[in-house]
Amino acid sequence: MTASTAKRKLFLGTFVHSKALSELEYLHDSAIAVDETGKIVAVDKDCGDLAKARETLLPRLGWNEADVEFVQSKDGEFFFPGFIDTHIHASQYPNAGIFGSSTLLDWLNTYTFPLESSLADPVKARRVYARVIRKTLAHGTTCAAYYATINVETTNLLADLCLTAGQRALVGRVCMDSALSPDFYKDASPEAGEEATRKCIAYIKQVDPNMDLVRPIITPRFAPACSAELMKRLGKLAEEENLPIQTHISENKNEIALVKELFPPAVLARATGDESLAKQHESTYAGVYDAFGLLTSRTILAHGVHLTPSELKLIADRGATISHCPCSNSSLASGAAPIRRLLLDHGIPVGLGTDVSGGYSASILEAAREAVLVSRHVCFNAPRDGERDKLSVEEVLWLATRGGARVVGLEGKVGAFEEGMEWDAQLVSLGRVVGEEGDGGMEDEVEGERGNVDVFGWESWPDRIAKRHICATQPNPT
Ligand SMILES: Nc1nc2[nH]cnc2c(=O)[nH]1
Ligand SMILES: [Zn+2]
Repeated sequence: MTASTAKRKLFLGTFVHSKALSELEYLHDSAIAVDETGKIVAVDKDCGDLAKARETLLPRLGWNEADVEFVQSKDGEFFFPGFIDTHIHASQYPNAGIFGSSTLLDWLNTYTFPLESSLADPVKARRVYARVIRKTLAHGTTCAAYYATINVETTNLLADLCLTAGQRALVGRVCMDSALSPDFYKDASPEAGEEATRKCIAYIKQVDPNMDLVRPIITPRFAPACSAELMKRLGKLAEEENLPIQTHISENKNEIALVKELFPPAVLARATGDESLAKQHESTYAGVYDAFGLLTSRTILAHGVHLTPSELKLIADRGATISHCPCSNSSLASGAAPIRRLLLDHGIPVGLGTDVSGGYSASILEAAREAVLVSRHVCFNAPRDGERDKLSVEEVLWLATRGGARVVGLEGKVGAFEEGMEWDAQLVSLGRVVGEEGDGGMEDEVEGERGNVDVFGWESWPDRIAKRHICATQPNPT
């Protein structure tokens, strides 16, 4: 949808969004006006009679009724900010749910690298990427931080498909060149990895010059897959281009041991030319990224399950963020990340990620549910201050929207309904099954236009929201 053809819009009915970490705001009989550029220009709360809202709001805005499109939520429906998936491998979508009894390092070799390598085929890549975009939109994800593969052509195709579908996206060409990467799937050298990444950056800048919808993201896969030289080059490139960075950190205990072994202080000192920094970082996982300029306020670190206190301090000092991927952490038996501690004790920004296909579902709502459950396990395993580690429903919905917006660098732009923000929303329909997975029904309902995902079945969402909503709009539900 371009600004020149877009109409002004008045959304009417029920809106739900996060006001603060632990507080959802329910706006009934309300109106939100969106201008032709997609910006929210007025939020009229509890205006009572919606006909009256139309009559008073339009003159106040100086809008002519004939130029305005009206969209009203029906009984059992409400508008909710679009979900933000802060970590998803678009290229791994065909493997969702396939992990057997493996854990991270053997899972990568057995299932993941062969699949990603096969997406050098543009026909297959188009099929996979089109499906993952359609599915995530159907799940209400209006913004995603995607990993593609090492292939330049099909990474650019993913960016094209996001643009066409109207899904906001950060698109990363995966970089990996170390001896631990298989010969059939790796960058030939650090120079080649950097060069290929530059090609993807240039392409995305060409197709979306203002990076309004799609932007490149520097993507060193994770430290064990990258040489020191490649990470150093990518850190410099991210700084030079002022681009976001995504990688994995501290997901699995064997992986952490491997990082210690691969990057002892002497190696870090040689690579950075800074002996005291290398010593100071003691070869911690976060320290390795920091040494190569990859730990910044624009960095998204997936997982962070087993971070040490000194790493948490370093991450907080750098303003880097964490993508919490609870489905993946359970599926690959990685562990349970203490999210409330990261947020409240360390002030680290956190969002939710599906981590398809480490995670079996492309739904952020499912990730939100799993985040609630995993936080209970954090409590069982290390009880402290009673229930302090338990995430609430309100909190996980905040992580899915406002928290995610901060992680992907879009704070104040998307994630809530406030004047000045962009209208980036889903219309949730409770108790009405529009289509079942696999029959194409639900996917078919959601065609492309960002900020106006039509129907998304939240019928099985915990009763609290459903009941409150239905009680307020249907005083005598039958
Ligand atoms: N979950 C997950 N962890 C990783 N660490 C490095 N690569 C990956 C990946 O593809 N998925
Ligand atoms: Zn991942």
